[in-house]
Amino acid sequence: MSTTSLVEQSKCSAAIAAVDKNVLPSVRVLGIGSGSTVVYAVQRLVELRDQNKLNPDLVCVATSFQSKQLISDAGLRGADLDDLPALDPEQRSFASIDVTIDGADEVDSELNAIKGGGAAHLREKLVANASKRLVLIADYRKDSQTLGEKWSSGIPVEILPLAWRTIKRQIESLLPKSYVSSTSAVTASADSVADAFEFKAPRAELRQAVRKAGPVVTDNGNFILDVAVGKIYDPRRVELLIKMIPGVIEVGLFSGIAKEAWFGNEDGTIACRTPRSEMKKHE
Ligand SMILES: O=C[C@H](O)[C@H](O)[C@H](O)COP(=O)(O)O
Repeated sequence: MSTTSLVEQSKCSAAIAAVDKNVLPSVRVLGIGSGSTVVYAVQRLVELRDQNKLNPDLVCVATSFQSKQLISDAGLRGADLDDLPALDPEQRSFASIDVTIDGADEVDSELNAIKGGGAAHLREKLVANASKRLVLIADYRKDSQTLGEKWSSGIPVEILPLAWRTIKRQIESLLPKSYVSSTSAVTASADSVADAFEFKAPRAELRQAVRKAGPVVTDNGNFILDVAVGKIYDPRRVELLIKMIPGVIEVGLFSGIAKEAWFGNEDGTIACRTPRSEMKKHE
């Protein structure tokens, strides 16, 4: 089998397994992620719907323009996040979505993830945050111990276009000493900032569009900086450090959110991981 079809096969088997395990008839509100792996998840939903195995009242919440198109092309019913009531208001929970199935660019051993390779991470994070369960699906190339080991394009960061050069400079000045002395609001010590990621100096590149002159413009009208920091030893701290910079809208680091990740392995098996479990193999 060629590498491309092996990768596609592994995306497909991870997506099918995750949908079968998580989208039970009790699920009434489902978040649909973005990217190429999610396409297989939606195909599986269509098969289950045609076999009457889905909740007849199921509604799907999109995370991007692409995801909205997938939902409507599949004939599934769409809903806007902000129109949904909380599922358990008596529990003081604000979650309005039962489960969200989404792809990832890289997932570490604790299920922290890099997302936004397709520039969709802002809405993906809104939907994931409003979900009782976030389930990630990915091929074997995305499975790593430490973020940054495999995904070398950097952390996608959605930013306000009018200040992109200033934000780029500030991200690139996340050198331990200069950061601490110039940003009084951040109390992290020089050592703790240095320990959060590998590089001494991050590099931020404005993402350029393909087949359109100029930068990528997101579904929300913003730009993307891809921030290379090397290995990410403390995803939560890196997420907060970047998010605190004025003009940063959302960081493509999902730390401590996902409840389960499914990977299609190179040998055709499927593996499921939860934050505190060893990988389980499924034939
Ligand atoms: O912005 C895009 C999303 O975060 C995707 O879920 C992520 O890039 C993974 O995409 P794919 O399934 O195409 O590898």
